[in-house]
Amino acid sequence: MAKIYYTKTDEAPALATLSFLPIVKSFTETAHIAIETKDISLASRICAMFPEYLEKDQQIPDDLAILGELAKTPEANIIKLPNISASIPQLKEAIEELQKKGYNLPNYPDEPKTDEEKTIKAKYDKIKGSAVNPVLREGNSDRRAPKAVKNYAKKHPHTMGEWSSDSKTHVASMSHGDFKSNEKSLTMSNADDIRIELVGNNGETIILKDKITLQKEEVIDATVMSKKALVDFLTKEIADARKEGLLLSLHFKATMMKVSDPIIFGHALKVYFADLFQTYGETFEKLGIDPNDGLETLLDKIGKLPADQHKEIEQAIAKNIENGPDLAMVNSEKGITNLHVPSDVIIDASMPAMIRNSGKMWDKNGKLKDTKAIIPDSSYSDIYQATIDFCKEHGAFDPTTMGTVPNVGLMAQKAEEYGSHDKTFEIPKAGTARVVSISTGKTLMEHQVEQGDIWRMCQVKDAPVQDWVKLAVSRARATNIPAVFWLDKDRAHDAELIKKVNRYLKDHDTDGLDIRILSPLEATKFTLKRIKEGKDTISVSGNVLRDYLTDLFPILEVGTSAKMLSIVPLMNGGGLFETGAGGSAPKHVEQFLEEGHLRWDSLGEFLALAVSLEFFGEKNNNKKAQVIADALDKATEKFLENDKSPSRKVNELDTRGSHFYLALYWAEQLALQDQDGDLKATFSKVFGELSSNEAKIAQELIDAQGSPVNIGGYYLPDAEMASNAMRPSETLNNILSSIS
Ligand SMILES: NC(=O)C1=CN([C@@H]2O[C@H](COP(=O)(O)OP(=O)(O)OC[C@H]3O[C@@H](n4cnc5c(N)ncnc54)[C@H](OP(=O)(O)O)[C@@H]3O)[C@@H](O)[C@H]2O)C=CC1
Ligand SMILES: O=C(O)CCC(=O)C(=O)O
Ligand SMILES: [Mg+2]
Repeated sequence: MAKIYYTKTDEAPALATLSFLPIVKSFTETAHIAIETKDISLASRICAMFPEYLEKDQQIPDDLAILGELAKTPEANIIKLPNISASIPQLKEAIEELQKKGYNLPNYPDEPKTDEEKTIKAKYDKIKGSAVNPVLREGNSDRRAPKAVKNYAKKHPHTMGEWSSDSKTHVASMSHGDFKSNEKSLTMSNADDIRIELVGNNGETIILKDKITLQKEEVIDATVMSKKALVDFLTKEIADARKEGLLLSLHFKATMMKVSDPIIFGHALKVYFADLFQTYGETFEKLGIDPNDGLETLLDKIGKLPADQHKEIEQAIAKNIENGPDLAMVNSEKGITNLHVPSDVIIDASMPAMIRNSGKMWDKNGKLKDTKAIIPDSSYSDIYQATIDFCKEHGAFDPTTMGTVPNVGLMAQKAEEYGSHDKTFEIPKAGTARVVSISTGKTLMEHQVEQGDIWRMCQVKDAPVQDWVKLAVSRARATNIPAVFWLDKDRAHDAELIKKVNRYLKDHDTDGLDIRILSPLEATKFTLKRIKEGKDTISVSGNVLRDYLTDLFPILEVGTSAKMLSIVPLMNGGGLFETGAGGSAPKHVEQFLEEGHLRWDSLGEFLALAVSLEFFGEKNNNKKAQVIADALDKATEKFLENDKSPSRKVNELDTRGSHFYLALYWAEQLALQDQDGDLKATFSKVFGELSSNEAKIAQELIDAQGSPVNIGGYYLPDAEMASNAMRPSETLNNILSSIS
């Protein structure tokens, strides 16, 4: 039977689902739409990987693998909520919580010695970082702010920090030796198998990857970041931040770039704490401290030392921080710096948040301060510098007048950098890293490398590129707004893509459309100028810029990327509907546990559900599904008009209250419509009950706030406790369960 698959994930979105999904189910059952939940939370992904360590009743199926297969079929209809992309510290926390709950899972072996440990580590490494999205994203991405959302922002603009022309905030990137400057690229003229090897200067060859099967017309590229150039760059910039009195902030994507970026982060930590590592390097090594895991893990591990030594090192750390430039803070109250956890500052969200905040970040005293934003690789960093320059010249953007920038992103089949982690290596010794054709023995690309350099290869297949060009043209046609391919002819990889774009554009009717190819820097300038004039521009970008731009523009335009419509038309005909373009907002869980108020905005979920229902209706010829989808769209518009999004403050409407209002308006629209008599009859009654109890339900949902909440866990909350916490209105629950 056809179904809609709804994902259960982590943190704030998972909590929100506990309140929203019961509403969805009771509404959609009336139209014979089956909704099945698939659990892809971090805790469940861990358990699914280690059945042999678990009791029978703890073993669970690998729902992610099941969904991954489903995504390749025309029947797929998946609603995907944001999930945790776990850093090593998060992964370890989750394992520990599960172990405490009686799951006999193995520890994460930092330095595996036995074969068993190596297998365990390999399994955990598959769960680490961004491990869900690449499996499900069998299509390219179409993200945009719906008209109703844009209109809402115009009517109720979010706050925007003012910009001053003498702001000292800037982006610092490497000028040589980085991934951008060393990139080589080519398009395969035939299908072939290749291997990646390192020929040491001593003549010994190490096979880094024994075989990768490439398709005809696949674009591959290889590049390297020099450790020496990176360390020199970090040393210089950290000193400069101190000299200029700027905050030091680092912006990476340690989640999606799960091999390279933690290493880069580790170098930043070592350079910032150079004196500390100089003095205590050996002690740290003995304690098994990996700088790539961040300062928090380091602080934890030195706790194992005898008290006097522990104190001495803590003092040395404090002194080092005192002497260094001030660090940008993730949480000033709790003393959590930018260097604590590699996954705490994620560039797609952190740079736009900074730009929205007058180009400032928080210092240790909770004060906003100009910052040096370190983005080591220069491939994409100039888009942020250009945006900063624009704000310095023109002031902050105005949400009440600014245009919009939808994105069409190349993403399918692990495209480009975000699919590179199985081909990324920290080079063990000096030599030549090369990509070799197995059939001919010919070297396709090679780099001279030093020990510690980070070398990587990326791939993008031809079919996804063709699909991406098609999607771009169809969005340009549907909206009649200019579409810009953000590609740089002077970058090796982009030059290959430009050839393809020019070729595949000819397959479509582009008559009358404004389609251009501009370098990311030129595209930023072009787009920002238009945005300021209230004009819209489609960005058509590769995978990394898809990620960056779909936080940057939404955060400036509508305050958060949670309000985005985010569709992935799957290449084999199915649909993946992502709920917004942001993450799992751990800060929101913290607030919920402390004061019983959840401020997670589910708007992205409402939008995704409506398109999923519409898709379901079309695929299964289910007219009721279409009626329910139309009603949901209208309800969402009214929801926005009446401003029923969660407030940030306790004892005001929160996520749960916002869900109630959505249900109220949804029922109202179903009662008002005339296409389906059964639905009209059912929901006239439901609407009557919900509206006559509005004040009572709203009060019950406020009464549930104001004190700490216990949900029995973080990564694996107790199902009943969490559900009770998220469904505190008995009146609402009774009305929902009476719908049939
Ligand atoms: N698709 C996916 O699965 C994605 C997953 N992630 C993962 O999410 C985690 C957190 O990432 P992070 O970079 O902090 O990004 P988030 O998007 O989770 O959070 C950044 C900030 O954006 C605001 N925000 C985001 N979503 C909402 C929402 N629905 N309602 C209201 N405000 C919202 C919040 O700001 P405020 O403080 O103002 O409330 C939040 O603190 C990581 O594990 C990351 O890997 C990240 C991106 C996408
Ligand atoms: O998969 C992830 O870790 C994050 C995804 C993301 O940020 C995005 O797709 O915009
Ligand atoms: Mg993103």
